[in-house]
Amino acid sequence: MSTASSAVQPVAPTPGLEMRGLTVRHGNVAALARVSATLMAGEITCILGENGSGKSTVVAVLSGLLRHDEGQLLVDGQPVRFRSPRQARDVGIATVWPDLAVAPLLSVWRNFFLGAEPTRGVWPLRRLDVDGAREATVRAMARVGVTGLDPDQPASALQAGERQSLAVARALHFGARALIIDEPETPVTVARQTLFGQAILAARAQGLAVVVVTNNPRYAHLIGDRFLLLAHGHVAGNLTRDDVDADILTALMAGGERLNTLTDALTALHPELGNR
Ligand SMILES: Nc1ncnc2c1ncn2[C@@H]1O[C@H](COP(=O)(O)OP(=O)(O)OP(=O)(O)O)[C@@H](O)[C@H]1O
Repeated sequence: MSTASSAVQPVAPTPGLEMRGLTVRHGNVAALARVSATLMAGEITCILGENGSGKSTVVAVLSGLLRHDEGQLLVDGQPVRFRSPRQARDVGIATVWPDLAVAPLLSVWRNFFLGAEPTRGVWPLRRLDVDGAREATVRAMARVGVTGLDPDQPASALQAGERQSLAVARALHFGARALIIDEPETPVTVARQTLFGQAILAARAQGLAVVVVTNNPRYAHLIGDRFLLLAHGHVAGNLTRDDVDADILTALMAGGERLNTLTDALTALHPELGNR
């Protein structure tokens, strides 16, 4: 029998997704201008910035809704340029939108498997494995912290936080490598944020590259490992948890407008700064 130590070695984070000089234009407006950042597997990267700073554009590119004009997006080192959300999903990028829709009249397990239901037996006797689907749903939801769930209840009975947890549980079950979360701008209840936070931490623990777009620096500091600050489509800061405490992060966010004005004034005087 092997005597090798069974101690679990810490796994060094690997780059899950990488943006290299990513630029997206809408006519003359550069929604993103040469944005470079690595979104590590097994880490939570929070993207923060004022309204109009480019956060949604990053989400749109990563989730295949929008194609970048210049630069590269790399998934596990391979350049990709998605033509559709399906292509992003096919390489394992799952997105959780703030206004996440579920089919309210269908059961929770039906919503979990929607279009990908497990079957048993062989054709022509193949049929839906309802028990297996129910069990898998309950197991997957427990993995993200939702316990005591009745998989037969209609999805409309789920709380808002549980719906988002369902989306994260699905992503984990179907083998996503990256999870992109666009947080609602409107304040949510602590209970809802706690539930969703649990799901996000479960995804990190499973080694996914997790990206959270939020406008709440305190929440970001609570859950995040890295903080990508955007201002006017540029990277205004790329910090780790060791670099900043929650107060500094909040001050940086609050100073975002001032930073924007300063950036504009300085780049007007010194255009070469715009290339940084
Ligand atoms: N379809 C579009 N056509 C023209 N300009 C656009 C379009 N979408 C976004 N923009 C511009 O691109 C810039 C970045 O927008 P984006 O929505 O990514 O910012 P954001 O940080 O997500 O803002 P918010 O927090 O308000 O959602 C803004 O100046 C915005 O006005």
